[in-house]
Amino acid sequence: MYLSILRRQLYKPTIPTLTRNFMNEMATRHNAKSKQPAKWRGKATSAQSSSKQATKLTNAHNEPSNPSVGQMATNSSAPLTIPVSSDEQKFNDLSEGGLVHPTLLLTITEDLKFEYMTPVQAATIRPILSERSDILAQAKTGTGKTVAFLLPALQNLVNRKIKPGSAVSLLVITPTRELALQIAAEAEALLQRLPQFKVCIAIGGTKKDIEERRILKGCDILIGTPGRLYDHLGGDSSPITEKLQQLDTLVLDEADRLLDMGFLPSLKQIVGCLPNRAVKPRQAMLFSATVPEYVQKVSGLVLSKEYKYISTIQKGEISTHERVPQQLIIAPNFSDMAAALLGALRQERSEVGAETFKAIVFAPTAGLVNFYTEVLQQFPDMPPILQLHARMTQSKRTNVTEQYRQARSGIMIATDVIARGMDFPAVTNVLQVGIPSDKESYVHRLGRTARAGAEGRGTFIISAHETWFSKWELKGITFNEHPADLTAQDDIKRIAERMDSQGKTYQAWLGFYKSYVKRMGWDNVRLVAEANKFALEGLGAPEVPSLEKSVVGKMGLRGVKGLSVIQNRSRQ
Ligand SMILES: Nc1ncnc2c1ncn2[C@@H]1O[C@H](COP(=O)(O)OP(=O)(O)OP(=O)(O)O)[C@@H](O)[C@H]1O
Repeated sequence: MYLSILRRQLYKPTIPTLTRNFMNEMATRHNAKSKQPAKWRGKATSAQSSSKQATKLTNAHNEPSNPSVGQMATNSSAPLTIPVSSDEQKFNDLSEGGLVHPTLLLTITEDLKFEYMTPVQAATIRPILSERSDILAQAKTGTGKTVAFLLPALQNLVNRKIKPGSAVSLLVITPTRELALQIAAEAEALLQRLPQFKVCIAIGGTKKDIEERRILKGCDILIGTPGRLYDHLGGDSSPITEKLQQLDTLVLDEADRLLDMGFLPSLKQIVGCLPNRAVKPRQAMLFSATVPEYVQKVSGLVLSKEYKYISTIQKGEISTHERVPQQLIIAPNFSDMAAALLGALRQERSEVGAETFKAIVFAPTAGLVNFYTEVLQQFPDMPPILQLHARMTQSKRTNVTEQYRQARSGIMIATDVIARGMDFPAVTNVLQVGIPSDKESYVHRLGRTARAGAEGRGTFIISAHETWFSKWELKGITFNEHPADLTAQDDIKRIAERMDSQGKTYQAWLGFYKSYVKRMGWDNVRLVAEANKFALEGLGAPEVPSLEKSVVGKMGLRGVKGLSVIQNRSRQ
C-alpha cells in the first residue's frame, strides 16, 4: 500500500502537479505584481545604496563597468565591490548576442511574467554565460537565486548538440528533498516551451528502482539530495554514473550546508563519480544566502581555482532583510516557551490580520515540533496547524508541503527541513522557538518570509538561558525586545498533562540541548536538572520521565545524577 501511495503521490503526479500549481501560483503572483511598477520589487541592497564607496573600489581595482551588483572576487581574494543599477536590467537584454535562447526568454517574460532581473540574477547570469566562469554566489534569501542558476544552466543545455534525454547535462544537489522537488518544479516551469528536455529527481524516502528507471529512460536535468544521489551512483559500473559522464553543469544550492561536515563525505563520493574535469570540463556554481569562511576553504572540491565570488551582500553585513522587523521574546524558563509562543502567535495574528496570517514556527527537534503542534491545536482561536519534520513519511511530507503552499493562512510548525530554500507564497511571519543550530540557520529560517520583495515579520523566542545566542551569534541584528505573554500557561500545563508524548518530548529536549551544554555555561548535571524542571513544570509530567539505558549512553549522559534510567525495552 505504501508503494502505491508513493507511486500515486510522488512519482506520477508530484512533479507535474507541483509544476502546474507552481506555474499557476507564479502566474497569479506575477499578475498581482504587474499592477505594481514593473521592476524587481526587492528593496535596494546596501551594496546598491553604498554605490559611492563601491565606485571607488571599482576604479581602484580597475574592474570593467560590469552590469552586476555587489561584490565580486576572483578566487578567494578580498571581494571587490561593483556597483550597478540592476533594477534597470531586463531579461530581454539577455537576447543580445544570443546569450539566452529566445524561447527561454519568452517563458520567463510571458509565462512567468518576470520582466526585470533581481540583483543576484543581474550580477551572475552574464558572467556564467559569457565567461563560463565557475562561481560562488551569495545573495539574501528570497531574491531569485534559483532562476540565477537555472537559467544559465538551461541555456548551457540548449547550447549542447547532444540528443535530448541521452545524458544528464545538469546536476543540481540540494540538502533537502522538499527543496529538490521545488527546484525540479521550477526547472520544468522554465522548460515548458522546450518539453524535449526531461527533469528527474533523486531523493530519499522514495522507491529507488522507480527513480532509477525514470532517470535511465531519459534525463537531462537531475536534481537530488546527496545520500540518494550517491546510492544511485555507487561506483563506476552504475548505469546512472554512466549517464553522468557528459555532465556540463554542476550546481550546489545551499552550498554552505552541503559543504559542512554533515554532507561533505557524501558530496566527495558523488564528485568522485563525475567525469574528471581535466578530460571533460564542466561549469560549477555554488549558491547560498550565507557563505561562512569554511566554504571558501572546501570549495575546491567543486570549483576551479579561478572561480568568481559574487555577492550582493556587503562584507560584515548580516544576511537578513533590513525591512523585516525582528522581535526578541525572552521567556524566563524552558517550561514557559509554549505559552510564550501562543502569546506571540496571538499578538502577531492580530497585527497581521487573521485572514492573511500565514506563519512558520521553527522548533529544534521533531519531538518539540510535535509537542507545540499538539498544544496549539487545542486552542480554538488558532488557525489550522500543520507539522513537518524528517520523521514523517515522504508522501506525508510532500502532501503537507503542498497543502501549506496552497493555504492562504495557517501555521506550519517544522524543524529545519524547510529552513532553507523553500518558497512558500505569502508567509507573513516566521517564529523561532528555542535557539537554531547556528547563525546561518537563523538567517535561512527567517528568510521563509519577506520573499521577492514582500513584507514579513520575525519573532525569536528564547529562554533566559539562551540569551548568549542572540547576544553573540546574532550580534549586529537589531531586535525589538517584547515581554513574554504567558497568560495561557495554566491552560497549556493542563493540556500537556494529558499527553502521552511527555517522555518523547523530554528525550528530544535533552538530546538537543546536550550539544549546547558548554555554550550555556552548564555541566551535564545542570542539563539534567533543567530537563527535569521542563518535564515537571512545562510538560506536566507526574515524575521525571524514564530513559532507556542505551539512549542515555548514546547521549553521553551515563551516570549523571537526576536521570531515571530503565533497561532497554525489547523491540518487536
Ligand atoms: N526576476 C524576478 N522577478 C520577480 N520575481 C522573481 C524573479 N526571480 C525570482 N522571482 C521569485 O522570487 C521568489 C524567490 O526566489 P527564490 O526561491 O529563487 O529565492 P532564493 O534567493 O533562492 O531564496 P533562498 O535563499 O531562500 O533559497 C520566487 O517566488 C521566484 O519565483
